[in-house]
Amino acid sequence: MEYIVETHHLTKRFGKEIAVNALNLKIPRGEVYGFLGPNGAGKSTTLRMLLGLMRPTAGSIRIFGKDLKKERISILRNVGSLVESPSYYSHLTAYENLEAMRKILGSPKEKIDEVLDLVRLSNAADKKVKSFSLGMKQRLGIAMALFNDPKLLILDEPTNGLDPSGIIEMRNLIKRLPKEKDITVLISSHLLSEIDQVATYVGVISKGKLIFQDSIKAMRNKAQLKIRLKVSDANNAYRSLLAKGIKTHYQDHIIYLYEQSDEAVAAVVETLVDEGYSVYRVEEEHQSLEDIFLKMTAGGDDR
Ligand SMILES: Nc1ncnc2c1ncn2[C@@H]1O[C@H](COP(=O)(O)OP(=O)(O)OP(=O)(O)O)[C@@H](O)[C@H]1O
Repeated sequence: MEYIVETHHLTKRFGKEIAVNALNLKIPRGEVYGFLGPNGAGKSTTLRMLLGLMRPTAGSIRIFGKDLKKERISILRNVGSLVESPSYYSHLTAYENLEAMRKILGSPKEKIDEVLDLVRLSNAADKKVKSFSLGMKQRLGIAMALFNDPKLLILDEPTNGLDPSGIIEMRNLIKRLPKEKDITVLISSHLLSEIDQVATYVGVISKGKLIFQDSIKAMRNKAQLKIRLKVSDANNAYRSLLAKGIKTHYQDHIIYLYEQSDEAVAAVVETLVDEGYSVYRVEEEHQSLEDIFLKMTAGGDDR
């Protein structure tokens, strides 16, 4: 797999406090990588180090396969970001703001229409930015970050403070970028629901440590369905099933089934009834992604 970002034992200390603790991030090309963690977990500090805005205490960062310490300028030329509120002139229009930027960068004029179209602001191009909603301002910030055709876009909590329609437009924009522009996106959030909607890959950080990193699919697989049975004399019922070669899990007078097809559940119930046990309840227990995330990050900020 080709990794756009790879960190090795990336660490940041502030005095005695370890804000980022030996992080090994691997961000595959073409993914929307959701960097998820509660407030204060170390997300912003990590993003700042990736953008060369803060020096790591220890560890290394490779972006596009190159060492950030050695090839900082050539790497950052291909990275776009929105880590704080975007800076723009609010008395100018969106077009004029981008034109000012174009002059500095020496890009062709067509670029302005292209990025405005990409962030769906073409219709508002001639409106003054001071009349923009927060969502429109954020999108203008992303248009600016995209001006240079970056290969990596880093966004720190881009939907914070947006209204529902602003959130939806931002999500759609983020999802389009890898497909339409071959841009790998790194987006941080403290909300699992936000990451769940846009990310294809997830890194979970808690108290400075990376505690999960895999595809969103793998994370969903962890959120598996369980079938629970409440039966009479549960402990003996569990043993009878085991004696018949049916493997289940027994805990607190409840039997949990491993096999969950309709046929498998029916076979277990039949066996139990044949053996003289009463089946009181057959229930599905769904562990949501939220449950999993909360369990992973439980314990508060007591690093
Ligand atoms: N410049 C700094 N000086 C001292 N401590 C800092 C500094 N920046 C961050 N920290 C501490 O490092 C830890 C991680 O902060 P960071 O801002 O990276 O977390 P975060 O996950 O981005 O959270 P949030 O979503 O609240 O911004 C926190 O305990 C914070 O207080």
